[in-house]
Amino acid sequence: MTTTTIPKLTDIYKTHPLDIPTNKLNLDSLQQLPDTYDWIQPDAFPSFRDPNISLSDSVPLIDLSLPNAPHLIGNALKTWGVFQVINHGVPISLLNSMESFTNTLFDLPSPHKLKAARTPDGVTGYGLPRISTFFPKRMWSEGFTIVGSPLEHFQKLWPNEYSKYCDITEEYSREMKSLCGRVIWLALGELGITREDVNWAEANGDFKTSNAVIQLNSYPVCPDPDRAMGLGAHTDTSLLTILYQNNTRGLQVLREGNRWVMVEPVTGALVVQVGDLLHILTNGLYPSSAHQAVVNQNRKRISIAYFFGPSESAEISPLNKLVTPTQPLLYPTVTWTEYLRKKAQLFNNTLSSIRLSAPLTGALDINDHNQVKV
Ligand SMILES: C=C1C[C@]23C[C@@]1(O)CC[C@H]2[C@@]12CCC[C@@](C)(C(=O)O1)[C@H]2[C@@H]3C(=O)O
Ligand SMILES: O=C(O)CCC(=O)C(=O)O
Ligand SMILES: [Fe+2]
Repeated sequence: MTTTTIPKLTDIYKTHPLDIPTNKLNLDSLQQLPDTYDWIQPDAFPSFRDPNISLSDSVPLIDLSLPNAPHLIGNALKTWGVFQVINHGVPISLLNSMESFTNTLFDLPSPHKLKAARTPDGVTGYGLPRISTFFPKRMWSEGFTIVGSPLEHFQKLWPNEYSKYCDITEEYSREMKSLCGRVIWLALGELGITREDVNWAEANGDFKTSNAVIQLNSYPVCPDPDRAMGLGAHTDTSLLTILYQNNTRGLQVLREGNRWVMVEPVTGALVVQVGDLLHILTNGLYPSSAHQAVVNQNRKRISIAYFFGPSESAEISPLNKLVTPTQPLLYPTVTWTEYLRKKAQLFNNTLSSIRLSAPLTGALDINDHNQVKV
């Protein structure tokens, strides 16, 4: 009998190490923008320096406690792939604790943060954004990635106080997981999908064996924000991403492939974004939205992304009910780890590289606009 080993989420980059060293990552001390940070926007995306950044459009803001919230979610995901949510049930005090702990982490002196540096072939720990290798210039940000328990890294950062930070992270993960489950079922329900249609979501649809990654992002004050980029344009690989941003603007989403729309911070709101796996699962009906994060001269910005995905063994393919004569099968079956590995090579071209046929309906496949010209 042959046994196939399913790769773990934490092993995905063993074959694709990140070859940019983290040890020079100290943006706080820079008074002038070094040439290595003078951002070149990929041809496939509109300029981020454009003063005409769309002011007329705004990302939908949905009150989850309203009876028509499911309908609003369905519409927002079809047309934008992203929305902001309020009355989501996650305690505001927990969001505040998570924000303050994230600030505490990034405020540590650089050599101290490097004690928990991510290894070149690893996923967790402190370092540059993984996508750095796909851009010719560096991004004005630093990050910390958590998969499962952060205990080992937190013990290195805070030998005496690690347990309180582990507790906050654990509670945050629990709340985010439950919100993701709630939003996914509402979103799928709007497409006529029931729990029985999604066999890998477990018998009662509670995603017991799901996986998640928490990404803490910090964008220090930048001496020349019109020339620098915090996090380059990308889509997330998750099913769903829930993002908390502090009260500082920076997140922009790509609208109709031709303009950036700022996601204005709203106190207590969370940003919900479709990831590539939900795009595949819904056969392109809910598009994963390209986004980027810009920086500013006066305020330090932080964001906390919770990437929600299936278990390592779950096979994700377009749901049968969403494959019709007018919307033929667009994608093959993938697992999250297979897809992440592909993305580590092909980045923004991953989704189009696996696509089986062109979409026939008017459904917006935003990744057509996202393709990086190579
Ligand atoms: C599971 C993951 C999603 C992510 C890559 C990663 O392996 C761990 C970090 C995630 C992150 C955070 C910053 C932006 C992003 C594109 C990146 O470079 O690392 C995402 C990745 C993703 O969604 O593909
Ligand atoms: O900082 C932000 O607003 C965006 C972060 C993000 O896109 C990510 O972590 O994937
Ligand atoms: Fe993202």
